This record gives sequence, C-alpha cells and structure tokens, in this order.
Amino acid sequence: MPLIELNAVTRRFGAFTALSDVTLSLPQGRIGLLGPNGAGKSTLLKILMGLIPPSSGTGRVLDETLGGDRDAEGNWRLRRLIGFMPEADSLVPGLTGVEYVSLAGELYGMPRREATRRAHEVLSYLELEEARYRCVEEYSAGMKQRAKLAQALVHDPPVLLLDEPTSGLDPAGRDAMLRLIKALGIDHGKSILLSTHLLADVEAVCERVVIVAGGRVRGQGTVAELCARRQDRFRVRVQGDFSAFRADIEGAGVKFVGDNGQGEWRVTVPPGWSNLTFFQHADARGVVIRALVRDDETLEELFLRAVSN
Ligand SMILES: Nc1ncnc2c1ncn2[C@@H]1O[C@H](COP(=O)(O)OP(=O)(O)OP(=O)(O)O)[C@@H](O)[C@H]1O
Repeated sequence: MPLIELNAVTRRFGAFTALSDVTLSLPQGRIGLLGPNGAGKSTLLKILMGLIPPSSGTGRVLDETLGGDRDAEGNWRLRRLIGFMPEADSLVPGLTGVEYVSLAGELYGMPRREATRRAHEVLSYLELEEARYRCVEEYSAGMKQRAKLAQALVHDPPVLLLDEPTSGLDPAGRDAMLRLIKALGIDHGKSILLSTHLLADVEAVCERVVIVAGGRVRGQGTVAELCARRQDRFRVRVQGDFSAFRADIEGAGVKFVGDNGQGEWRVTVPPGWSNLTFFQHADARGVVIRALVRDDETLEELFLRAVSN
C-alpha cells in the first residue's frame, strides 16, 4: 500500500494559491519534502493530517482518504495513523517532559496510565531519560526538539510527519536528531515525511525526495537518482590566447558556469564527454591547460536548478 497518494490537490487561502495541482504517489519509507520557505510544505502536511481540507483534489494516507466530505471519525482515524512534529514551539510551559508527552498521548485518546507508560518509554528512547522530570521550558534547543518528537511518537503511529525537525539546532544537535529520525525509520519501521529546506537533512535520512517550490512539485525521485542527475563539472585553468579555444569547446557542447575573464573557468560537459577533447582543442589553438579538476555540482546547486526552472 502506498504511503501517500494525492490527485490534483490544490489549496487556496483567499485569492492566494499555496498548493497547486499536486499529484504524487509515494511508497512507504523515508521521504524528504524539500523546498524553500513558503513553498507550501506546511500546508501539505496540514492537509495530510486532515487539519485543513484541500480546496480541490483527493488523496489518501495509507488506507485513509483525505479531502471530500470526511467525517469526524475519519479525521480521528487519520490522526491516529500520524505523529506530527510541528515546526513552531508547541511545548506547554510548566509541564515536565513526562507530563507533556503523556498529555499528548491522552489527546490522541490513550488511557492515562498507558500514556504515562509510553511517555517514559519514548523519552528514554530519545535520550531524555535523565531530563524527563524537568520542566520542558528549561530544556536546551536540542532537548526541546526531541521532546516534540517524543509527543509525535507517544501513540506509536506508523507515519511521522516532521516539520523542520532540525530547526534551531547546532551541528551536534542536528546530527543527533537526524540519527534518531533515521533509526525510527530503519529500526522501527516508521514511514517518515521530513519537511525541510536543508538538502543535507534529506541526504542524511531519506530514501526519496520530493522537491516543492511555489506550491508545485518540481521534481521527485530517489536520493540516489537525484545525485546521479548532478552535472559533471570541471574547473579549468588555461594559459595563452584562449578566445578561439573557448569558442571551440563551446561548440563541442561545453557550457560555462563561471569565468573570471583570465582563463579560469568552471564548466559543465555534455554526456559522454572525454577529457582528452579539452587537450586536443587546446593543442590545436596553441593553448596550455594548466589545471583541470573535477568539481561536480553540489546537491544544493542541483536543487536550485530544479526549483528555478
Ligand atoms: N492560513 C493561511 N492564510 C493565508 N496564507 C497562508 C496560510 N497558510 C499558509 N499561507 C501561505 O501559503 C504559502 C505556503 O506556506 P507554507 O507554510 O505551507 O510554506 P512552507 O513551505 O511550509 O514554508 P515555511 O518553511 O516557511 O513554513 C505561504 O506564502 C504562506 O504565507
């Protein structure tokens, strides 16, 4: 059964269209929802949880339908399938870690004893065992994020929707959070939709990625496929009168992405390119190639290419 299926989902807020005609079919597993701020990621997460309906279009999360005339019971079932970690600070001041997470469990419909038992369990799993009787507002940023993750896990849902889970964390805190999320997927079989504007987060955790920008899906595939679409790039440094050489290799399909005007270039090469061709053209024009080093497009650059076309 697919994790998520969406058919032409559109969401408007007044005259503004936050999501436009989104059609997706995503398998269970760890999926990155990647896009710049304002792309529509949070809107999509809210639709997937049944918090807001689509303006038009239909969809499913596992065996629960979205949209249409969902009854209250349907939305309730959907919320039991899903644990949600919001981006905004959702911690309740004055509560200890255990109280906060058990309260979330009770809100999901768990009996109090069961909710408390699970709260201890998930807090220990998320490395908050020592801190569980301290007030959540005294937690460090990393601990707060883990407490938010704990409340998403308390009812043991098969699906986790995580909105910018590394937001506000230092590098060590980020690594810890990403490691925990990945383990939830791999060791505990959770399906994860990780919404983020950070490609490195997706690379660290996810098998698949959906790129959204301006309310539309701009690309999707496995993280491995995305990496394979990276352009082959080189840094070239030449000496001599290079204008004819430049024109020759341009004619052969080389594209210039950087040029300092003094014979230092960053270029992309066409598929099947052999580096020997650089040297043959250089020879023919009496130009010396001083340096030729591989400098492939970063995933960040690839991502920018995807969202800007
Ligand atoms: N309730 C609302 N009323 C009006 N506009 C809204 C509402 N919710 C979201 N929007 C608009 O929809 C667009 C997409 O917002 P959304 O929060 O889904 O983006 P996002 O990708 O999650 O970005 P961010 O990471 O900044 O939250 C934004 O331009 C936002 O201003």
